[in-house]
Amino acid sequence: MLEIRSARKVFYKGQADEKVALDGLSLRLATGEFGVVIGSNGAGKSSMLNAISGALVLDAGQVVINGDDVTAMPVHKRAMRLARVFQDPMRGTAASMTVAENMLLADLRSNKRTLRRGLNATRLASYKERLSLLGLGLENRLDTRVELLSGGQRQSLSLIMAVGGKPELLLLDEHTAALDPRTADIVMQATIRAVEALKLTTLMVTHNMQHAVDFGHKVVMLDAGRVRLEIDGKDKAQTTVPDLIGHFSVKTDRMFLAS
Ligand SMILES: Nc1ncnc2c1ncn2[C@@H]1O[C@H](COP(=O)(O)OP(=O)(O)OP(=O)(O)O)[C@@H](O)[C@H]1O
Repeated sequence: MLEIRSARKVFYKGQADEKVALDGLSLRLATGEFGVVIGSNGAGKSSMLNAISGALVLDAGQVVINGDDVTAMPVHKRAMRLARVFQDPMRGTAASMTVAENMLLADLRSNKRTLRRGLNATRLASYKERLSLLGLGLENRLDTRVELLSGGQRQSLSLIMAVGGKPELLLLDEHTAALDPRTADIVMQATIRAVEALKLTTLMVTHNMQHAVDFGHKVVMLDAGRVRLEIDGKDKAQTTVPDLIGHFSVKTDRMFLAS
């Protein structure tokens, strides 16, 4: 469960270029729920994810994960509880190492430091099983160097590595934005398979309105640092891409210059 309570963050406070990034933002995600966050450039999506991960210190408000107030918890401690996949497929994996070696790295990075290092048969079997969740055949390419994988396979590997430690919360930070449309769809399908199999509580930021319509239990639209709209249940099932686009506020050239 994730709760963001009245989060506020102002950059350059009191200066001419003051920017209110989060303006009393509140959001709740139940355990196992998949929320999709949309919003225009500058709406506060990255600031919100950074506040959840601890990379951004809030001026006011709280972040609560499974009942624990983590607002004052440093990034490295929070990292034990949550996983984040970024936009860049190159960021989450080591190119010159094999798929299996990358999985091992992720294993050792999470909470299994006391276990014996090395790729033993038990580990390899478990990696095969986890990779098969993606439905991309990566379980048969354990010895392939990651630099030989496609961007989509690599991003999907990042995802499965990130969720290996059974995080309480998965943050997807525009994780399909750098991929071509077909690959982005493949990665989204792989994401859904992994999220459902592992029953992960997930918050995904995207600019892809089709993905916002097709995936997740609810859509949350941010605007000027707060939640402007939440659509879930039957309403979400009936929402179309034009509906979502219609909720974006029209920015004039003057507003663009000021933002
Ligand atoms: N480190 C920073 N220093 C100064 N201003 C910042 C900083 N980070 C964000 N902002 C400002 O806070 C506001 C929210 O930015 P944020 O990056 O959270 O929006 P976003 O919704 O993620 O946008 P995008 O879709 O373009 O990534 C913007 O006005 C931005 O310029």
